[in-house]
Amino acid sequence: MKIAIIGCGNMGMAFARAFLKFDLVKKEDFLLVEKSTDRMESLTNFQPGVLTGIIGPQIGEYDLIILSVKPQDFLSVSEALKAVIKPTQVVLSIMAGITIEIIQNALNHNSVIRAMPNTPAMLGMGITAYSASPEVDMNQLRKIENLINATGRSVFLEDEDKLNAVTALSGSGPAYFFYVVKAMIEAGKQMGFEESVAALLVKQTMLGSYHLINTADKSLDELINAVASKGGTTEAALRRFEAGHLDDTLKEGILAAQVRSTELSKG
Ligand SMILES: NC(=O)C1=CN([C@@H]2O[C@H](COP(=O)(O)OP(=O)(O)OC[C@H]3O[C@@H](n4cnc5c(N)ncnc54)[C@H](OP(=O)(O)O)[C@@H]3O)[C@@H](O)[C@H]2O)C=CC1
Ligand SMILES: O=C(O)[C@@H]1CCC=N1
Repeated sequence: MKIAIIGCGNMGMAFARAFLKFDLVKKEDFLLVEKSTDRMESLTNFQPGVLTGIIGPQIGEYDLIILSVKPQDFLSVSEALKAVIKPTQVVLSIMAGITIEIIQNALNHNSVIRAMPNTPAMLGMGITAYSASPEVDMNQLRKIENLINATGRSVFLEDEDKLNAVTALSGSGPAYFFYVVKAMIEAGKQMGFEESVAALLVKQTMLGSYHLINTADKSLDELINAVASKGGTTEAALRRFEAGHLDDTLKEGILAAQVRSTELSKG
């Protein structure tokens, strides 16, 4: 399969590298379109078939076009792409908020898949939810699913509207996790540890706890209770979290992300 990627930043290149790792695409079968001159320099190491700063007619030779620019850059991309895209090509967008309908109208093109991955895709440990326009046939959909699965796991959603919630939950999710980890490391430093020691204590705690969620035959409440001895230290911390409504704040943040994802579709 020949793939053109428009916007070769964090996510565009996470996808490209995952496809290469699983031999799904050859280096020479990539066309990379990137606006940033700094990024262009680093992309030469990737040795794609074509590396360019401009969306031109050669893009018509590629089976799949991945749109991985920021949502705010879609309008200018669509103006150039509309002039060169061919009806047989499939568009895969990972842009937050931009709906299939908006993409179809802007490009005057039917076959569009909208996906929402997350940054662990860089390690092949991402989760991507995706929806497709009815014009994408089963054969095309299966091929794209194979590509997406090179970046981790995937979920097909019949209801495209749910992608805004996915964006808020798992798309942005890694940042919430890093935020909590950072706060815990800061607390460790405040209690007198060097950053490296605090980071080791916290990161190994997160890793072990993640595996407990997946392997222990216990609910999250049971896992919490197994740590929180009556009258002990954990209880003291949890009481403080509850007084500050930390769980509500987290939920409200995630809902704000969903609202923002919906807003992005309105430009
Ligand atoms: N980061 C994440 O965790 C996730 C991001 N997404 C979505 O993926 C998309 C990309 O995000 P991310 O990879 O983080 O962003 P990046 O900023 O890392 O990458 C986007 C790249 O596209 C370039 N670009 C802008 N306009 C053009 C153009 N006209 N032609 C070619 N290249 C262009 C940008 O250049 P310049 O910097 O000069 O503008 C930049 O290098 C976004 O739409 C985002 O919503 C989805 C899931 C997770
Ligand atoms: O913050 C954003 O808008 C993008 C979408 C999901 C993660 N990053």
